[in-house]
Amino acid sequence: MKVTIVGAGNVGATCADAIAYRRIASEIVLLDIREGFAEGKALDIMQTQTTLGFNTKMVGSTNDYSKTAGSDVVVITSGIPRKPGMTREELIGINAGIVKGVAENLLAHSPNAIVVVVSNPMDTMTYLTLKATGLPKNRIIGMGGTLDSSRFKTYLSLALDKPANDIQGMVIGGHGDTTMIPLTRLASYNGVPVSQFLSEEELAKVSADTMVGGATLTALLGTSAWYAPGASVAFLVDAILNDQKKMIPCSVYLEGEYGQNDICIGVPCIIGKNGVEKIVDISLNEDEKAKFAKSAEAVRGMNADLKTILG
Ligand SMILES: NC(=O)C1=CN([C@@H]2O[C@H](COP(=O)(O)OP(=O)(O)OC[C@H]3O[C@@H](n4cnc5c(N)ncnc54)[C@H](O)[C@@H]3O)[C@@H](O)[C@H]2O)C=CC1
Ligand SMILES: O=C([O-])CC(=O)C(=O)O
Repeated sequence: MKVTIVGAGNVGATCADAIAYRRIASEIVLLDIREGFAEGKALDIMQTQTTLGFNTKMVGSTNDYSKTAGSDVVVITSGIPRKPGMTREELIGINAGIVKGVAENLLAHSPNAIVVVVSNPMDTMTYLTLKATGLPKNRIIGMGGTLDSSRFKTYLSLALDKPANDIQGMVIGGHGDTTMIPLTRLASYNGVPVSQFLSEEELAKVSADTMVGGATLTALLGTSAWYAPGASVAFLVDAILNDQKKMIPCSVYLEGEYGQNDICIGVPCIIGKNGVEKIVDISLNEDEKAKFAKSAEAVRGMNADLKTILG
């Protein structure tokens, strides 16, 4: 199975490394516009093969899309990341043009690929990719909920002082500092609701920390995160290529689900070899419904800006 990752920067190279090391794909192409950069990253990862014990074929490419031909999954990480004090939404002006061009080039060479969109603002970039390529909605997946949920579970594990892998939980809604919705009501510690162990105040803090999880890392690092984002992309690509039918919150095109239409936003999905195999329409309580509607309104506002930016 062949995976192409466009953007060999922090997130692109980290997810290439994770996909290679975990033997999720047999071939990985890294593509970037920076001369020689993707080739360098591919060569560096290739040189971990004998010490880490994998045989994935690694290819680097400076903007030559012919090398990406026949990919089963393509991942778009190209574009600028935010700096401390910025929101993801502020990246739209530069990233929209980059993502549109990249998506069109990718599909010209891999017409059957499933597309994973990572570049921010991710929900709007996912919507743009869907509209620009005209691909069926099951083949366009925005990655944000995997990462936000892993941060949610991490903060819950810290609050509970229990192993993160004993925690279940999901974040839905937009992938933004104010739009994501950690579902604290449904989170559990080995099946026991976390509300049995944590106070309302503690849960509110976990929720708030999760929502600004990306901003916290950006302030600490000077640019946005890459280890957890890269691992989250690898997790999603694994679910697709190995037809795992995992339930993963992803930004996908809604046609009536959760009361929304003509928008890409995070909801629980069954992910397998066809991409989005099913959208799971779980029943939300009134508070969660109101938060989801507000989140969708914000994402829809960003989508409207695309017309001005791209003409
Ligand atoms: N959805 C999510 O959960 C996450 C999204 N992100 C987003 O992912 C994007 C990438 O972040 P980083 O890897 O940290 O940035 P980075 O700056 O390290 O890497 C971006 C790469 O894209 C390349 N690039 C720019 N235009 C291109 C084009 N037209 N074709 C090919 N390559 C191109 C650049 O040369 C650069 O190497 C950002 O927009 C960031 O906000 C980052 C983390 C998580
Ligand atoms: O925070 C950012 O800008 C990058 C991102 O989406 C994340 O790490 O969640």
